[in-house]
Amino acid sequence: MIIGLTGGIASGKSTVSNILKELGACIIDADRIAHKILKKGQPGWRGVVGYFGTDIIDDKGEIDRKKLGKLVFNKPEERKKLEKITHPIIISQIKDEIVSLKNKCNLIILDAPLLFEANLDRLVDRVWVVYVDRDIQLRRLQERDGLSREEAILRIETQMPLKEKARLADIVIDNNGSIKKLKKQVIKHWRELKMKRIALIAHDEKKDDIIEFARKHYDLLKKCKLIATGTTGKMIIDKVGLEVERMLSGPLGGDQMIGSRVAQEKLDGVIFLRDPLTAQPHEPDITALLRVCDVHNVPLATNLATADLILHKLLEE
Ligand SMILES: O=C(CO)COP(=O)(O)O
Repeated sequence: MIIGLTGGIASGKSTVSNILKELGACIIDADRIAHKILKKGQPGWRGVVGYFGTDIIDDKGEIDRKKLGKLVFNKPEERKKLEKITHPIIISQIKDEIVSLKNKCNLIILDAPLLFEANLDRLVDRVWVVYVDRDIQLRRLQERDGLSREEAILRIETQMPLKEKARLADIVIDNNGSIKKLKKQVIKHWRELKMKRIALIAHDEKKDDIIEFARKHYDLLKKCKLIATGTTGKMIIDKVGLEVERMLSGPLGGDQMIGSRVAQEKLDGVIFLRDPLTAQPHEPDITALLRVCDVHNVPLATNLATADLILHKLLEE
């Protein structure tokens, strides 16, 4: 899974990225790549010097970022031109890093200030936005970069509004409080991300079996994020005491709701104790759920023996 991590200027994205690094996350830093491609001899260097001219290079042949900054600051057309040259190169290098990291990391964080602006959100499965209220952002930016209020406002206003980014996020990390509060949220989201997400479903004739299964594997299931169709979920909560997110009951669309999670690749496994001897009114929904698991290569158990195997294998990883 790839998480896109973004925020606004001085919203605390780098702090979150560092916390994630300490937690052992594999991180791709888009800023580092953006700097690297502008080094002398790199493809970005050639494109940028080709367009903006040799006046922007210093005596060592490197691009003087301050000079380049002045040429594009407050000049939307020139900024667009710069982005048109650099973004495709940055995106292609990010894709290369994703490919090489995918072998060793289950979870990859793409740390990118311009995740939305550069359409990098297309490369990720989820988006985390580090959010602060505007007055706090302003104060922190002024303090951090020694800017006047007006200068800080100008910088903030060149970016996509942070509120808009938060609206598009799957997870919003609130950085209006202390660093301790920030760390607590990041650790919580990181732990949740590492939890296996499993759906539990059982037809009426199999309800006793699923309860028995949940009791037997209580300790393992407690480490997972569970979802279930309505009645199955209620029984697991009441009789076993596990935390379960309940969908609608199967005949009312619950199987389809779980199928939608599978299609969005938000589930690691489906345990569906089907009753093969009784006709169900919502047979098309059941078939659709089984099919979508195959489409997305999601482990699916339809009997107790396979359920045991899948659960142990998933938690072994
Ligand atoms: O019908 C089901 C699956 O097809 C299960 O639904 P309930 O858990 O609501 O009984």
